[in-house]
Amino acid sequence: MSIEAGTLFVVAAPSGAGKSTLVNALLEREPAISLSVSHTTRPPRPGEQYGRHYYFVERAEFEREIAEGIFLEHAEVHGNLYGTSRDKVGTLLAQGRDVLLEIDWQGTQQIRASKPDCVSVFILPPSRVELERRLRGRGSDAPEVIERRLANSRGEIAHAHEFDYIIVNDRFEAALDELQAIVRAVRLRSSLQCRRHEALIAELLA
Ligand SMILES: Nc1ncnc2c1ncn2[C@@H]1O[C@H](COP(=O)(O)OP(=O)(O)OP(=O)(O)O)[C@@H](O)[C@H]1O
Ligand SMILES: Nc1nc2c(ncn2[C@@H]2O[C@H](COP(=O)(O)O)[C@@H](O)[C@H]2O)c(=O)[nH]1
Repeated sequence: MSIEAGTLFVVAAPSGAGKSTLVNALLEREPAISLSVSHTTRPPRPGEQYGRHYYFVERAEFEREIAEGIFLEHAEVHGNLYGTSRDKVGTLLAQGRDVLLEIDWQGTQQIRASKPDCVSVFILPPSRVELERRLRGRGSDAPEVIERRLANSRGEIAHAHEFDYIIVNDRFEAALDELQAIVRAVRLRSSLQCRRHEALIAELLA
């Protein structure tokens, strides 16, 4: 590991809880964080761009990439395959950049196994009624896709306690403040910061 290694943040949530909206707002406040762009076999939604929202690939290509070992983690979620490129994340962390992954609980378990220093956050909706309202209100998915995601949400929420932090995304600005507070607190105890403090303490004690 590089001496200047950055922090790996992982954010997960049931579909529709507001994870992407929160993460995008966080990146505006904290532009030094790099968002990892995942690979997926899900078809693009209207307006989604290759390389910006996802690397959209066919299932056969994704399976070839799994066999080649290019993924740091990968999982099947709501009937589609999703994965995080090992090289891109590794290079950014080694350069001292903080990296954020927006992935599901299965991927988070894999990341935790290989990178135990990662900081994981689970976003909860304030209620099931509100989760459904957000999923339908987003207008991005077919009714049967929404039904499937709502049904899967129970199994996803059952893993919330495995995460370092849980945020309830009820009032958006309050949830965003909490997410930013986590990032800032983690940075204050980063290895780089600790070395600076050690140097100052040594100087003050000399
Ligand atoms: N606190 C909030 N209050 C009301 N609406 C919200 C709030 N947070 C997000 N939303 C809205 O809820 C919808 C779903 O949000 P978003 O797309 O960010 O969910 P997601 O968790 O990333 O879902 P997916 O996993 O499917 O990508 C969006 O229309 C978003 O504007
Ligand atoms: N394990 C992974 N899960 C991922 C990754 N990228 C996204 N996701 C999760 O999939 C669902 C659905 O996303 P959507 O864009 O189709 O709405 C959501 O929970 C994402 O967090 C990944 O690389 N690995």
